[in-house]
Amino acid sequence: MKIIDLHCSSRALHAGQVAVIKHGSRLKDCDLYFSRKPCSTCLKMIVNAGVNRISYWPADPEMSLEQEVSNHSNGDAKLDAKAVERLKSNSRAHVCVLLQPLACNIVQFVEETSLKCDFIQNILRKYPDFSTALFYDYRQEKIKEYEALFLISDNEKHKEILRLMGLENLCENPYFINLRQNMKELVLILSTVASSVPNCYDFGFYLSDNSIESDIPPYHSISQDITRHCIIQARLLAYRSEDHKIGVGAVIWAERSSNTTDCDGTGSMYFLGCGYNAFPVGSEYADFPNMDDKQKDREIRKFRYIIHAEQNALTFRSREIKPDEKSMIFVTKCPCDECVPLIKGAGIKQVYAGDVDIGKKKADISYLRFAELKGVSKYAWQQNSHCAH
Ligand SMILES: O=c1ccn([C@H]2C[C@H](O)[C@@H](COP(=O)(O)OP(=O)(O)OP(=O)(O)O)O2)c(=O)[nH]1
Repeated sequence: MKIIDLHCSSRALHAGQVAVIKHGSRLKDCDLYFSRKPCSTCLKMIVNAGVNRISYWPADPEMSLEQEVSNHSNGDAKLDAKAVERLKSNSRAHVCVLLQPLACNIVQFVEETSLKCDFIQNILRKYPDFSTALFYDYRQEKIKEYEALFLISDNEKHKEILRLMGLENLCENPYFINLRQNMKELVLILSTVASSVPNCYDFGFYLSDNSIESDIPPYHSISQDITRHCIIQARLLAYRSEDHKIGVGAVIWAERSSNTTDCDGTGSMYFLGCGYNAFPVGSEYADFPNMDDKQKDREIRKFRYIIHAEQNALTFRSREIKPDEKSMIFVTKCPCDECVPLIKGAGIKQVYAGDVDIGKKKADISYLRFAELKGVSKYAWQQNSHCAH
């Protein structure tokens, strides 16, 4: 599977329409993921383009339907819900699917690994009193924020909306309970991952000591909010890793030169590619060793086989890296000595990364070159020096 793009709605267009404008009939056989059930305007074009599957979060149209249910109105949202069902039922079976259940124990795994990730570890190094309790407090705020955005609080209202959407089979138990449980767990996962790059103690992505922003064309750093957003994307991707010990995610974005406008809601930023650490494409379970450097025999260690997150992101990128544009890679871990020359050679202008491993030399992998890397601006997760005390 290759992720070819990420879009969001703009003032004038829905995300589905942006996808059609950008990719046209190349959408044929693609899988599309939506943060809401697409409306009929989008769905008719997407189905017509021949997509393989549309997966969606069953909420946003329900939120607009929620208002209509409360007002007992018979408005456009209801009409649209019916049209969507009709488009769906006249298309190939399973073209539209609800979010799928999560893997067993994933919530606990995400919680544990989020606490261990570079970003939380860096805060802990600086503030040993930043305890697990503070992480959970922060997460609680995120849960509230995301629940308000993504969930319908009242069970009965949710059922009524599902019926209006033609999904009455989901109103009966155990389906209804399962659906709500899945939605809640996904919100929990999203909140947990977002809390692993928290907006607190003035921590953010700031230029590393020897990196000079102005030694490279007029490229400035992007806002802390957008950086955090992209790093969260990379952290989510890391959960697809095939390395049992550590998942690493990398996402590459670029910024169009200032005078060009675009229809995508991502504004001047556009997606170039993404990846995570995994064995070569097509490998089967146990084709390659998965041992780390604690194993004595170097021959049976994973390091010579695993393709790093940055390497996959560069290999499977969907667009060229333009030398005159600001291209940025967001990585959940410090780029290692194998990846540093690749990032520079590919013409990436900025790196946003964790740096817990910086300067380390491990048995089979080392992290010495990142500190020496010149001509690329490096932004590491640290406390804003103006606020440090
Ligand atoms: O720039 C990088 C560096 C590493 N990795 C991946 C490759 C491999 O799957 C894992 C290696 O991580 P690490 O160096 O932390 O080794 P470990 O054996 O997993 O952990 P440790 O030696 O810290 O116990 O991270 C990347 O994707 N990109």
